[in-house]
Amino acid sequence: MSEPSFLPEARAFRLRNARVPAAFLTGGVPAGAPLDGDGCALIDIVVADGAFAGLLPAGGSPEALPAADLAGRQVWPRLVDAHTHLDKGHTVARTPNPDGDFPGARGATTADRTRYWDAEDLRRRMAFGLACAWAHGTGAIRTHLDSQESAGEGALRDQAATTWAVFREMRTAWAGRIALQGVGLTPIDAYATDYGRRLADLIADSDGLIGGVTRPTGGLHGGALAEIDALLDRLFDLARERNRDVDLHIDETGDPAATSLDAVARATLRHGYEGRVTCGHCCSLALQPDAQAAATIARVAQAGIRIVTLPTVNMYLQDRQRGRTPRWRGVAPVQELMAAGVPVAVAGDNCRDAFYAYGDHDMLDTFRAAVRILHLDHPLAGAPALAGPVPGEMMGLPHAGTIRVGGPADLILLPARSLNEVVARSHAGRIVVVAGRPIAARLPPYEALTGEAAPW
Ligand SMILES: Nc1ccnc(=O)[nH]1
Repeated sequence: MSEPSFLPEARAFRLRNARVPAAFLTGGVPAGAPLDGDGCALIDIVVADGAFAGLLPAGGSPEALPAADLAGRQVWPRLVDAHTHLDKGHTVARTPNPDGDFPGARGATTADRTRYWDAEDLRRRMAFGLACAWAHGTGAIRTHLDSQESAGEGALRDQAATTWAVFREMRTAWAGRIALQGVGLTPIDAYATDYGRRLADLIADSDGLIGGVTRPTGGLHGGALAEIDALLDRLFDLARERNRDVDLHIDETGDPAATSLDAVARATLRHGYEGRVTCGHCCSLALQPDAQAAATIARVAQAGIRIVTLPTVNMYLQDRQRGRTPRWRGVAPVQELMAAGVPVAVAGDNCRDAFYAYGDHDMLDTFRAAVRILHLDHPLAGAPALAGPVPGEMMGLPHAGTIRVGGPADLILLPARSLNEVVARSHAGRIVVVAGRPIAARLPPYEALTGEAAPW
């Protein structure tokens, strides 16, 4: 990630012969630009004052401007990670998940949160995660923030206040580098209580989104349909009163009886909240009978709900039993959702915590894994949309995850010519460009988490 000698220092310059997936060119592929078999256009990019000033077919940019010739290498926008948990990150060493499954993750997280999560601990781990994301070339992140009421003397209320205060501090500190959004995460039952109303106020005061985890309606976890409808009504009322969008954790289980996605779609329509709701996970949808899943997907499309799939974490947590090889990848039926016109984004979710032991806040890595896990290939042409323009639109950020005239010249320059070469390698040698300049940042060493000196 060193400064490339070939990027001109001028106020205005050209990147010649850049190969850009058409999925990122949301203002349209420049007329006359040749497209390869994977839907990538060969173009010249004009940058002026840190923004995209022109996109032209290769060879069409003004000769007078200084230029760097990318010789047909891939140029991507900075990517968008629309579902993360920065507050939990990098806790795996001190509080491991004993079984690697979902109940183990919840138990270990509660233990870790109760024991360690003061402002300083949150600040150190969140800053580390953001520094990783920055160096890898992520331009926008939405993070869920554990906000449930804690047991004991006001402790729960204090946790949410502490966490959201650190989040607001981080959002200010990183403004101009990474756009941050926060979502409250609590069992949705909380919104029926006095605590829930105070939490909704805290979220609104922090310019965040109302969120939570719906309980599966029946099956493993019990709970009646009428009850979830009433709880969702309460949640949507609180959101509407505060003019907040909604982002929920939905049906993250292999139990096909978990059908809260359909309940959320019905609630969205009931409350006129079309276009303002995002649902993450939706794993059980993949295991329901085809006709039932199709009916739910149709209602999700009608309600203008966006779906976020978290393939690395779902594959890790779902269908896990000690001594038995998993038979299911754990993911939502993404191809069927997209075929019905539902916007689907891919995101990283957890990073080195009880819900997922691995990860590095690298959206390019998440994208590459998503291609493999979800079969987003043959052809690859549509896949980049899930990591750029779709989550950017989901976050309400008009230019994030796109290369279009007027947007900030934020790019990832990849030592790869085709989409196959992008997906095949991990690309430690990428160059991240922000506002037209390469950033010098390197990945933070793990020693930064513990305050030790790095040997090199
Ligand atoms: N997959 C997840 C569910 C709930 N909380 C998390 O942090 N992650």
